[in-house]
Amino acid sequence: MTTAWTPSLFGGSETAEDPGVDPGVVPRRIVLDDRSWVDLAPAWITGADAWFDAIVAHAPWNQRRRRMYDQDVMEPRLTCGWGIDEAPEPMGAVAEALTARYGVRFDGVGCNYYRHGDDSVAWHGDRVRFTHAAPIVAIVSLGAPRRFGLRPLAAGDEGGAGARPRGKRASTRLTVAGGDLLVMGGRCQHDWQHTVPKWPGAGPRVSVTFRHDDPGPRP
Ligand SMILES: O=C(O)CCC(=O)C(=O)O
Ligand SMILES: [Fe+2]
Repeated sequence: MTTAWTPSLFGGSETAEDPGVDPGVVPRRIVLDDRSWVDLAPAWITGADAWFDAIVAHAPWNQRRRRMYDQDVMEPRLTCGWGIDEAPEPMGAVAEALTARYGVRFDGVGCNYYRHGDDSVAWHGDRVRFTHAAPIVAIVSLGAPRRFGLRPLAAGDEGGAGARPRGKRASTRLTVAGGDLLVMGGRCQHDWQHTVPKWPGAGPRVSVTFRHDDPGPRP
């Protein structure tokens, strides 16, 4: 957390273009299998471009590194995150709108900055699967469109790096654009994996991901 970015994105000079949620946009559910689903709400965020510009300019981006095959490699994207109470607006307001729909308190925000088409995130299930049987992961896209892939895992495997896909035919490829909301629910983090693949020529994109610690109602 840096002190350069106050909780108000625009330093108090809010205008009619302040980013927020369009309450008239209702997510459409894509049923992946009998336990997993994805909700999509195109243009759920109003003022998405202003939010994108502010977040790119002011968020405290980190370059994370990780060990892979005994080598120290840089993640092909920048990241940052907050607890919901420290997150700059409109993240608190967006989290509240998500809580109203999904019934869990979103208490953590993590952002990914894909600077160009060579940035990506590999196939994975989110770590929230270790603590939740049916976590809700909500992702707001800002900036340029990118592909978002989902693939089912072989029966008995769970989201981690060594998990085997259930077969190519069953995979789903979506496109997410600036202002869109994508929500993964049910067993998506356990039985499925997701990715944002490289896309040559793509413009910069930020994803704002909302996660919850609170297990919420039992499925
Ligand atoms: O950028 C995205 O849409 C996906 C990000 C993601 O999968 C993650 O942060 O775990
Ligand atoms: Fe993820």
